[in-house]
Amino acid sequence: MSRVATPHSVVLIEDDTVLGESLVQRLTLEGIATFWARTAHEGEALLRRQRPTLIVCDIRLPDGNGEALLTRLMPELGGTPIIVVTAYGDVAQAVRLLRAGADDYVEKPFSAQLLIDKLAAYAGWAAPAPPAADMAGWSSPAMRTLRRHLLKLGLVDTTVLLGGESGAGKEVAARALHDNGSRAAGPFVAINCAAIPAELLESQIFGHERGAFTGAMERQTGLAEHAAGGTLFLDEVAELGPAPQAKLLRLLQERRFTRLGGREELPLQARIVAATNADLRERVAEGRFREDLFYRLAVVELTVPPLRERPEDLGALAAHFLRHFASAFGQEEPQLSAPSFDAMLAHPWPGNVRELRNRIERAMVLAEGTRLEAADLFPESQAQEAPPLSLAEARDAAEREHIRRVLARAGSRVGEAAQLLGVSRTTLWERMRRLGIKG
Ligand SMILES: Nc1ncnc2c1ncn2[C@@H]1O[C@H](COP(=O)(O)OP(=O)(O)OP(=O)(O)O)[C@@H](O)[C@H]1O
Repeated sequence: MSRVATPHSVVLIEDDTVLGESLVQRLTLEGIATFWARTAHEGEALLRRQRPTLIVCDIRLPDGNGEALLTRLMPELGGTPIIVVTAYGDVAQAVRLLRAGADDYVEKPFSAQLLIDKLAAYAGWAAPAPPAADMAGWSSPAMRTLRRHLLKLGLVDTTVLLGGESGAGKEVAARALHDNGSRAAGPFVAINCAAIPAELLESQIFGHERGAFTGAMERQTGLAEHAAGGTLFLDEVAELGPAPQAKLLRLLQERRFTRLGGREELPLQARIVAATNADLRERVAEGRFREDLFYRLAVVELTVPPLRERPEDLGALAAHFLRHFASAFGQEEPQLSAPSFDAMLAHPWPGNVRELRNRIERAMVLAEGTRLEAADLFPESQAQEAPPLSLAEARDAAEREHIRRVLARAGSRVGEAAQLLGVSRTTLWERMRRLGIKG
């Protein structure tokens, strides 16, 4: 049986420039694609983008420790072999990492040949697994910050409330929190509080005993029990009626619950994450949502920003969905024409990432060629007749839209908006003048 040679790649996380450069040079000469990150932060970004054949990671890095980075990322790395680089004589640390899941270690100094030999040994392993989470495009500053917060929160059990418009990716964020946290090995159980009739909701969450109500023929465990050791995600939590709100409050306060019709008190062993696209404070003010429950849920409140506020993510998200549907439909991955990307930049995306996903899916089903045109993505806007925006016009449109939103968020205070945008006040005034935005 003939073996087909597969191209190999290495992610090297190493801050020593001399060592890094010589390894990259030698590995590249061997035909091994080598991606070099000089800090833990860069390394994490690389590993979130690709799965190499082998990961080589130094333990001491300028912005943190490779051990913490690897331990956190290991659940997502799908068994990709990891070699850790330790200082000469620091075998204790190497042993700790081997126990935690690393596959091998090398002590500094080591030769490139040693690494090449090890790579050859590991290359026979199973094909690297794709990234676990079905997510993409978290590269904008806002989403990078969100990711950082989620990673930190993954290590504790604090209740988290995720806000943001419909389709922005709140459930995706909740999954990222779960998948990257200490409960990743446990279940992620999601329930959409708006989709289940009120009379069934309580029994769905808390379970019921036999005979608890007409039709309850058997005891049934609820989702709070199913999520033990993992995360219970309550989506659209604003839609809960008064009775389930009271029960949920008790669950959060006492971390105990009883099945419907039951007496036995059961401990809550799941972490609670809730999401809403409604303004919960407004609901509290209107008397439609319990204030005490709101504060219990919103111990940490995070917002998933709408897609129109993060145009930087559009390219990666679109590429992700093109790849996804090409594979699902068994067809070649189409290209996006330049005008279609311009049109995407100019579109306000009221349905957020879900709308982008739907538009790409529909366009891929209906488009004629292997290239998606603006008219395929936005058939309703007769885009084919409009002259395409130039790149500069598209950038201006996106910038204008973004500045307007940030200004609105800052209550029209230019100084505050400038700070949020990371530019000086003068630069913002100048940009506003050029783009015709009134202060
Ligand atoms: N970063 C992402 N990568 C890939 N798919 C994404 C991403 N963000 C969102 N999606 C997809 O967009 C759709 C909407 O995402 P999600 O369900 O997380 O949004 P939501 O904010 O929870 O929406 P709703 O408020 O309507 O429940 C889903 O199909 C999801 O898979």
